[in-house]
Amino acid sequence: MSKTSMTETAPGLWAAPHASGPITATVTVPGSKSLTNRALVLAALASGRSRIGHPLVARDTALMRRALTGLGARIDDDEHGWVVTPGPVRGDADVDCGLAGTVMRFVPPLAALADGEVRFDGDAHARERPMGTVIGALRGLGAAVDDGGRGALPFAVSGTGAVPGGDVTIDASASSQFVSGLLLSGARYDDGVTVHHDGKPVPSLPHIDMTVGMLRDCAVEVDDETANTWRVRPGPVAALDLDVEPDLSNAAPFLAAALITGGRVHVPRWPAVTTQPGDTLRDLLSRMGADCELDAAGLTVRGDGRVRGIDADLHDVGELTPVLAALAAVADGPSHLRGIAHLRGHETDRLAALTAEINGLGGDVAETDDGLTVRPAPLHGGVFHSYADHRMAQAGAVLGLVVPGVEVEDIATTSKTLPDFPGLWTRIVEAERTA
Ligand SMILES: O=C(O)C1=C[C@@H](OP(=O)(O)O)[C@@H](O)[C@H](O)C1
Ligand SMILES: C=C(OP(=O)(O)O)C(=O)O
Repeated sequence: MSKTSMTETAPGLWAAPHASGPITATVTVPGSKSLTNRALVLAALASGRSRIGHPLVARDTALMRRALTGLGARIDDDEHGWVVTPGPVRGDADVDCGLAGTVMRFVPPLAALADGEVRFDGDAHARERPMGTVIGALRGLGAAVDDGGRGALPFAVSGTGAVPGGDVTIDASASSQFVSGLLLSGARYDDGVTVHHDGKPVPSLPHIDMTVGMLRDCAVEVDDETANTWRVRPGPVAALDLDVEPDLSNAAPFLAAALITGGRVHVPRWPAVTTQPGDTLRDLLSRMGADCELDAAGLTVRGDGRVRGIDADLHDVGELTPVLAALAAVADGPSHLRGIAHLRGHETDRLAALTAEINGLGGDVAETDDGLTVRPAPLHGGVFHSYADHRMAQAGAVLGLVVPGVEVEDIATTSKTLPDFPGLWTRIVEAERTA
């Protein structure tokens, strides 16, 4: 029996496949979560019918789809993806945010346009994610929000069919999604929206650039000339016709597999120009010892089995941290991952979770004020907990390639942004065995 289909593993534990040699694979990475969910929101607000090709079909986008359908949009499947027919934003709806930051931060500003109450809730972990800034901002822009004083899920937004909009000052240091959410719906507010950030630097700024770029593609006028200020003029949102790029951040574990096993992984359709922060992987993995080659067919990453330690500011690309920390744990020198204090408010407190889980396998990770110091140490097998976090589960899978006996708890949590990650992962490791 192959290791990947072991039955002796305890319930809820997944025996991470161990690579006995270099992994060589071509991996078709599904569509970007961030692009898909922005496209859905814009399409629901647009003045005509939109087409979204190659969308991500995973939990976060299913939740977005259901939320927008409940609020009045119609979303049909076609041969290549989805066709979205917008409708007036409808109230008296319930939105399940699951654990999706994009749903909990992007949909409330849209729901403020509804003609009635929209109630939001989500997973247990979702209730711990920062939301007070969104709630405060919506109130500042003229919408009524009842959060029972919690500043977190669950809460209800009560719309009257219109939002005055205007200027609002927020502290977006905990999440760029606070800004993106307001900008995405702002053109439909009476006075548009001007968001000023006042606080420590905003993380994941490339994700705000992605929002601005997509708004402009929908003919919305956005002024982002002044640092920490974004102005969206009121006006119609033009329909989109978009082919979603592969999710470059979700390519991380597969590319890491090439580096860590001294193999070669090719990801087709890697865009030559993109707003996705995951493109930074080419630089980051190169600095960790990979050879990265981008051509018209896609990205090919090769490793020689040796992983170098890295000193990197990941403030702009925090979502890459779990997989990079896993690589750092088996590197040939120490790593410093900085600028990522905001990861404490992601799906889980990722700094604490990575420290606990890598150290649980014998690693030497220490939390700093704004990141992690990872020193290489001999690792042994054991249970790697996921904390309902898809990228924690991916990090455990990466370590399992080179550390025998790693069992990832709740591998199914990867379905948040990647359908059938275990199947895809097992196939690339099995292919290595039969090669
Ligand atoms: O807007 C987006 O699509 C995202 C923004 C980032 O959030 P934070 O700014 O909260 O890090 C990123 O980590 C998340 O995975 C997706
Ligand atoms: C932070 C993440 O997700 P979310 O969109 O739920 O914030 C992530 O995917 O790493």
